[in-house]
Amino acid sequence: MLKILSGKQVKTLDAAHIEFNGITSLDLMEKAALAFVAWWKTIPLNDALQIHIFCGAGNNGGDGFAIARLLHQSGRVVAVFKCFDELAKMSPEAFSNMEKLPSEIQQKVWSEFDPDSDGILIDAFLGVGFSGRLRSEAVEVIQRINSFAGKKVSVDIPSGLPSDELLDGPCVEADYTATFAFPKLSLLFPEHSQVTGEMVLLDIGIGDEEYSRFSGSCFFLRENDIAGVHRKFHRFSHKGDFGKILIVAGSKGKMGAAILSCTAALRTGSGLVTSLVAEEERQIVQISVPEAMVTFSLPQDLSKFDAIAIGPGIGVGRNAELLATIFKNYTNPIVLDADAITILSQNPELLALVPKGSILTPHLTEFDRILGKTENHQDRLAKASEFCQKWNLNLLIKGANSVICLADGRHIFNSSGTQFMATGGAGDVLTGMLTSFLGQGYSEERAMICGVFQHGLAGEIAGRKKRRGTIASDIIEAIPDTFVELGIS
Ligand SMILES: NC(=O)C1=CN([C@@H]2O[C@H](COP(=O)(O)OP(=O)(O)OC[C@H]3O[C@@H](n4cnc5c(N)ncnc54)[C@H](O)[C@@H]3O)[C@@H](O)[C@H]2O)[C@@H](O)CC1
Ligand SMILES: Nc1ncnc2c1ncn2[C@@H]1O[C@H](COP(=O)(O)OP(=O)(O)O)[C@@H](O)[C@H]1O
Ligand SMILES: [K+]
Repeated sequence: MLKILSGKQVKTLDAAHIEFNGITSLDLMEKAALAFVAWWKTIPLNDALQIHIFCGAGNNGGDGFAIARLLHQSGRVVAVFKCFDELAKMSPEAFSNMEKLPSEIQQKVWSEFDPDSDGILIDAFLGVGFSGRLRSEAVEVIQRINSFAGKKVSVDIPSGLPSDELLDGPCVEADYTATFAFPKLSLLFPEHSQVTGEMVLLDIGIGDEEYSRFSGSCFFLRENDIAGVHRKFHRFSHKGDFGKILIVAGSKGKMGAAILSCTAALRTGSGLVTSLVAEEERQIVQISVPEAMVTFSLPQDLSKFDAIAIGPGIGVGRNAELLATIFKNYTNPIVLDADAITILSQNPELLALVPKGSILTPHLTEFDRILGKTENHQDRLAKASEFCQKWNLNLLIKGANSVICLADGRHIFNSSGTQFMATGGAGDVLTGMLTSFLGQGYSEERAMICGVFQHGLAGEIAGRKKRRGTIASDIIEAIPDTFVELGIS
């Protein structure tokens, strides 16, 4: 899995990669610029002929000069705006790439830029080398960039955004950020969505193994991480191998939650799914999900279930007792979602009873309910580590780039998903998927890795056709396609 390094570690990573591969830092910068231009050709902005590139004096600016040359070579009209006054301040690589600019490319000073121009702006002013508070001229450069009405694309990171910290000052407000090698931590914070725009990760040939010598507890989960984590089943596998699970979900007026979780679990591969619901609500489950069995009281022997989920749509009324009974009679990890999380926050004495290794899946409001009010993602992640270690539990903080927080302190950021999943019931689907993988014999970590990634991928597949019209049932429909896309039988 790709490790997320700090901004300060980038120089050492680059230097080690350069030495190991016998290349120069200019070669690496060229790879970065080539990756950027290859991606550029795939986006809608590609048609724009007039491109304004703001270049700083460091290597981020160096990328900008190289990108200018490559875009010019592919027929675009490019103008470069220099954001520094002295050549002496330039990094050798930036200087070298500036020298390579063909004479047809106009070179101007940033203050000559007319924000009413047509076209697209590329922000290669400041990258991960930015630190401290912005100097006053840098603030003016950023203001000028932001006064441009057209689309803005940031190279590596929006200029002014610190790589690992919260934004605390002016920053380029990008429509796209194309980041190199690994996503900088701050690009994954929801409070920065206004400045990062769409994020894309560009490969510049640094292998995952090259990160292993760096310390760090944050990781980025990508498609190629998934296949190796899955269990293999064989032609004699029977439904018992695929797990028997119990889903405690739904209540009067919220039976959809039970239906969505159970169907998602079946579509994820569960062998046998039992749904615990009130007797008067049985028909809707039996008609909507005939493959699921229904029970009306908590079975005496819970150990016959390979996994249990509790929470979606159960209501917070009288269920604290039910939670306590399950916790006392079941030793395997449980998936706790939605109302179960709220009940835990109202009855904190129950926390000590939750089976070790259980998975709590709060969205941001539920997170604050159970862990206390948080101001931002940095604060949230720190609190999550403390909570998971203290109780030996796992948290899945849901949202864009959902974060798997493990009891050993690791944080794994998901890369799949789309805003089209911001629709009622999408979380119930995830609960069903996580429980299904646990029931199929996956460890909590593996169940979360496969569950969260494939849930996001299913959302992407559904969203490709249905865009903002995507509903939770469409995500369920797409779960089998995720096995096909990932080559998993
Ligand atoms: N060979 C390499 O090292 C590679 C570097 N890459 C690029 O290089 C970037 C990092 O380059 P650098 O380390 O040179 O750093 P940057 O170019 O990100 O930043 C250094 C520049 O920022 C200015 N700066 C720093 N703090 C400031 C402040 N508070 N106010 C105003 N200006 C400030 C410095 O004066 C300097 O001009 C990455 O973000 C990436 O874009 C990529 O080309 C990949 C390869
Ligand atoms: N903008 C987004 N990008 C990616 N995933 C998203 C986005 N919005 C929501 N999701 C995903 O959809 C699910 C929503 O869950 P939740 O908030 O519990 O919804 P509900 O309670 O309606 O089921 C989560 O898994 C979340 O990660
Ligand atoms: K930048």
